[in-house]
Amino acid sequence: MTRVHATTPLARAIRLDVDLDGHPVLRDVSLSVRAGAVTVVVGPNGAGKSTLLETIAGLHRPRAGRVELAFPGEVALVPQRSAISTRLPVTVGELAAMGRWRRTGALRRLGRDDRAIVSASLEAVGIADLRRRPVAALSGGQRQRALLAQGLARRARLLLLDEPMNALDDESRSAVNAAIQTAVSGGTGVVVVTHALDELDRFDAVIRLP
Ligand SMILES: Nc1ncnc2c1ncn2[C@@H]1O[C@H](COP(=O)(O)OP(=O)(O)OP(=O)(O)O)[C@@H](O)[C@H]1O
Repeated sequence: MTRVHATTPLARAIRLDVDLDGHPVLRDVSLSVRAGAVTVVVGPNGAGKSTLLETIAGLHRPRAGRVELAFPGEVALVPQRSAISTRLPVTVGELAAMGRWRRTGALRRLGRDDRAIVSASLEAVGIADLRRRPVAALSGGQRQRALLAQGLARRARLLLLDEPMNALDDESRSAVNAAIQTAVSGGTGVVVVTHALDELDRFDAVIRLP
């Protein structure tokens, strides 16, 4: 891994205007996240928080402004659990293992290192005991953590988390905070969307969407 200086922005969103289906969603929004730092995005329902994460991840093309990534391709977007089907026909372990696909290539056979990373990711969010369970048989909070495990398994330099603690119990919330802290300690830059700043043990910057 190339070393990244702690002050290097891993990602910058610069004066973004984003429309979805012709409707203005983001106007003049800027954000930056450094390696080893947490930037939080807050704002009311419909303010465009998910759209901002998706735009940083390259899913929407801004009509104005731009996104600059220090390491394009090193982005893990963890959507809200409502973004995936509750009937997804895979186990928790398989969902997390998908986080390694970019490294394992088309055959998708996990080597020992990949398997260790997947196990560590499941353990980090406290669902290692659920790895053989179908995703369809998870509670909402378990499903949210399974998605986070997949994102952690990617070991990307930039982690984009959409309401990762939504409706989690205290213990799960602590596990997610600890997982974020571990990633940050390793130099990952994290952008977190939340409705409640007090859910987060630490953050370095806050972006408020109107
Ligand atoms: N495909 C789409 N076409 C048109 N409008 C959309 C589309 N997707 C989202 N929107 C609208 O864009 C706005 C922003 O949505 P977004 O999901 O980014 O908000 P959010 O801040 O994440 O909301 P929440 O807190 O409810 O998760 C909303 O008004 C939504 O209705």
